[in-house]
Amino acid sequence: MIHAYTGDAVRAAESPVLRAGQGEALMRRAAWKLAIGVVRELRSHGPVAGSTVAALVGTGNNGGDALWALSFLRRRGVNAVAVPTGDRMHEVGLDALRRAGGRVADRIPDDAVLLIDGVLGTGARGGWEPPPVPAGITVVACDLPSGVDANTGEVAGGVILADLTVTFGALKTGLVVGAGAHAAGRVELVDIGIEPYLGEPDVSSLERDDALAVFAPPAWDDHKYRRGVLGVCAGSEQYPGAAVLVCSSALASGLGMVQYAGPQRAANLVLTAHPEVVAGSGVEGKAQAWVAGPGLGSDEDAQSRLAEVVETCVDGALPLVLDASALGLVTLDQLSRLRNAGCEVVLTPHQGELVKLVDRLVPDIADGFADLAKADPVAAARRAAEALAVVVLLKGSTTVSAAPGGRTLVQNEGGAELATAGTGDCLAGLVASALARSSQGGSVATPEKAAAAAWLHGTAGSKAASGGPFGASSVARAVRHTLTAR
Ligand SMILES: NC(=O)C1=CN([C@@H]2O[C@H](COP(=O)(O)OP(=O)(O)OC[C@H]3O[C@@H](n4cnc5c(N)ncnc54)[C@H](O)[C@@H]3O)[C@@H](O)[C@H]2O)[C@@H](O)CC1
Repeated sequence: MIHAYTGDAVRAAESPVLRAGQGEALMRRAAWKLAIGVVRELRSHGPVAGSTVAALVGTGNNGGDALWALSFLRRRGVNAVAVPTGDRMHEVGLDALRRAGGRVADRIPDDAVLLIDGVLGTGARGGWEPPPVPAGITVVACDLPSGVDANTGEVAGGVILADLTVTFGALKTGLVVGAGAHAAGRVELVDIGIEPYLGEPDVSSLERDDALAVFAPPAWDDHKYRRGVLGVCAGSEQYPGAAVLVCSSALASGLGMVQYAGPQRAANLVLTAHPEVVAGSGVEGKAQAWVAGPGLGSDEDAQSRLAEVVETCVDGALPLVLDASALGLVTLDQLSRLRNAGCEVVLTPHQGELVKLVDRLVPDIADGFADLAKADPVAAARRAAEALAVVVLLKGSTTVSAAPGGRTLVQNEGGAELATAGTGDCLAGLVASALARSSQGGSVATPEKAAAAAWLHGTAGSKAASGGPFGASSVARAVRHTLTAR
């Protein structure tokens, strides 16, 4: 499990060290680790001594780190050049650079092979426009890429895209969410001694082993009911394919049984693809969790199918995933009945669906919510989870799993190749599978189960993409290969 903290929290953790008069020592420690990262990058491309490294140097301590790092690099024979972006630079850092034999220039030298981005760090406020950066130059960001909001990952103006970000003391939330995560490139976290002062993380991310534990192989004495039985209420006469995709991904994730409830045409397609599915028009059966929504449509039939699943879950206190069409149909009354019955409920909207859902069900928080969802998906998912008192898995370039009370996980596996019709259906099947598998007394919390499904979906997507462009059926297939490569 990886943990990240807001920029504000990291600054707060720094203050006891600053109060103890250790500010310069902290900066030198950070800069030394930054210089080591730069040397490693230089070595991977060519010689260190004799190469030219420039740093864009801002007016604050981020610039101070960059100046100290240049001074250390100068001592390794690097031609170290500071390029100020404001009207002043960190004095002690500048003095260190000058004493080491580095220089100041008003532009990035033509022979620079690497650029340190030391303009803005956790003290950045609001949007910013970067100066031109030479094409093809390796960029190492100091603490975080300039232009990224350390608290949210929002890029409100321009940004300098980094190949590597060397970040100090703790991962910042802005490095693991959205545009910030994209801008950061590879992220290296270095210890500078403020860790004891960090409180609870802002967000966490599951790593491979955490996610695979949720989709663990069967125990030697498991039988099909103990491995999990999932009920699927998806697909319609108009959109039958969604039913196949949900069932495919759920089966590929290793359940004991998948039960399908839906119209004949969709059931026939499901059975043709997967004869092992138990298909019928009703919801009676042994399902231990349900997923409802993909390809359901919005007519009366869809409403009554959803209502039937909700009642089944309420009666049996079963977990329920609501996706796609179900997000436009579910009522506040249904959600509250599910909660009162003790059901685990996960909603899986993308940004547009979440905005509509909030507009429809919790108009009190709808004002400005669309802008919030765009700028700060973590805050938007949290607010919706709190207001609806269910887990919200907000899908996007970063997928956010937020629980009422604030527990939040973010997953960045997979890329834009997953933005293709039907992948959401696969994800819904995986989330529901995670709930069905562990409904037999597993100790993993609901937001972690949803995040594990997002990990599996994203990782399978990357695997599928390695063979070229693909449709959602390939994701379902790649789920199996992701799980076999344990
Ligand atoms: N938090 C920590 O534990 C440590 C922090 N250090 C460094 O200190 C940084 C934070 O330093 P600061 O607090 O000085 O903040 P920054 O250096 O991030 O930025 C502050 C400066 O940038 C200007 N500025 C802010 N927003 C701007 C915008 N949108 N456009 C143009 N200028 C803008 C401010 O006027 C101020 O001069 C961290 O990111 C890190 O690099 C390290 O030295 C070591 C330890």
